[in-house]
Amino acid sequence: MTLTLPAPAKINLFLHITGRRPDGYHCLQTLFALLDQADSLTFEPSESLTLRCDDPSLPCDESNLILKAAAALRKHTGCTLGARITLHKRLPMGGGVGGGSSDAATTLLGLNQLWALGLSLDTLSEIGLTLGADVPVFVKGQSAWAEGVGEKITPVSLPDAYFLVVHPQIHVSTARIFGDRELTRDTPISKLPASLEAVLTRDFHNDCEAVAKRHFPEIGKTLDWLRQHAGNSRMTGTGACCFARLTGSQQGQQLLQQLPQHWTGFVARSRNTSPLHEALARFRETQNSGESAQTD
Ligand SMILES: C[C@@](CO)(OP(=O)(O)O)[C@H](O)COP(=O)(O)OP(=O)(O)OC[C@H]1O[C@@H](n2ccc(N)nc2=O)[C@H](O)[C@@H]1O
Ligand SMILES: Nc1ncnc2c1ncn2[C@@H]1O[C@H](COP(=O)(O)OP(=O)(O)O)[C@@H](O)[C@H]1O
Repeated sequence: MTLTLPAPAKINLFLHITGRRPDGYHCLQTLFALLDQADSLTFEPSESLTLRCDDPSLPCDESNLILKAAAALRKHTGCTLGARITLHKRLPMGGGVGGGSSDAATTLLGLNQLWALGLSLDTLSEIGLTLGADVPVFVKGQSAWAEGVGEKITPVSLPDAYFLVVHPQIHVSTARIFGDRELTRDTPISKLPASLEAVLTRDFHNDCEAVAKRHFPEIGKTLDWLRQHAGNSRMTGTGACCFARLTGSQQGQQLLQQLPQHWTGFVARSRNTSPLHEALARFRETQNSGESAQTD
């Protein structure tokens, strides 16, 4: 059995920091939009647990979130099965689009299927939270309003929208931004915004933007470029990627042509349900119809 599953990107449509917990972690309010742009992971049965990746800059050792997720799953269940995992890396790393966290979530769901563990999404989400604050939203698989450190998740239904996501080729460490003394940590608690249009107004913002721009002036240039060319712009997560809402995919393709050469970008559509969950449902349907064909 070979299982190929996507690990989609997210953008934080806004990100407010409302406080700090005694353990140093920050309390957030954020709106996660899942996107149709994704890494791809393949899982095959094997005696040992191995990872290969087509991007040589990403270590495939125990520091990789995919192997961390597999190890956490083995520890939780006592399972000793192996898997040959192959990662096709497409999402920018350290870019605020959650690629590493999404890879971890896809590994939890993929191995839960491959190893027939039968764990619920709630349990996989709890295991995921030990790997990173962003993992639960990818495990749950819905665009969502999130609070706490990102683990209090309420699914939302966002209107169909296209975004241009630009990566100014900078790698931002989440810990570095959260560790900055000048970070605003007292944004008042907000209610869930009424519409996507409201989210992109000044009432909602990304508290990490000012600090990220100071550490990396290129992020400020990216935000300015998007504002000039698309009329709106915001940073996702702790950066470095910035995005703009588009009128449609065609506008995005035109803007990609004009993008300064040292930046990369992609056009993506927001998805209320994760492409991971859709792919897994299709896989299970195929398995079930194969089994019923065998018993007929
Ligand atoms: C800020 C967000 C918003 O989506 O995005 P990214 O830019 O990283 O994608 C996330 O909550 C990030 O989640 P994640 O990337 O999983 O972070 P983690 O690995 O859990 O934490 C990395 C480090 O950031 C700090 N951290 C993280 C999350 C949080 N709510 N408060 C924190 O103070 C901690 O210092 C932690 O050691
Ligand atoms: N499978 C993985 N994919 C991407 N990054 C990973 C992975 N495993 C570990 N990492 C580490 O996690 C860091 C942050 O990853 P990523 O999720 O891409 O960024 P962000 O949290 O900014 O969205 C990377 O720079 C890398 O050092």
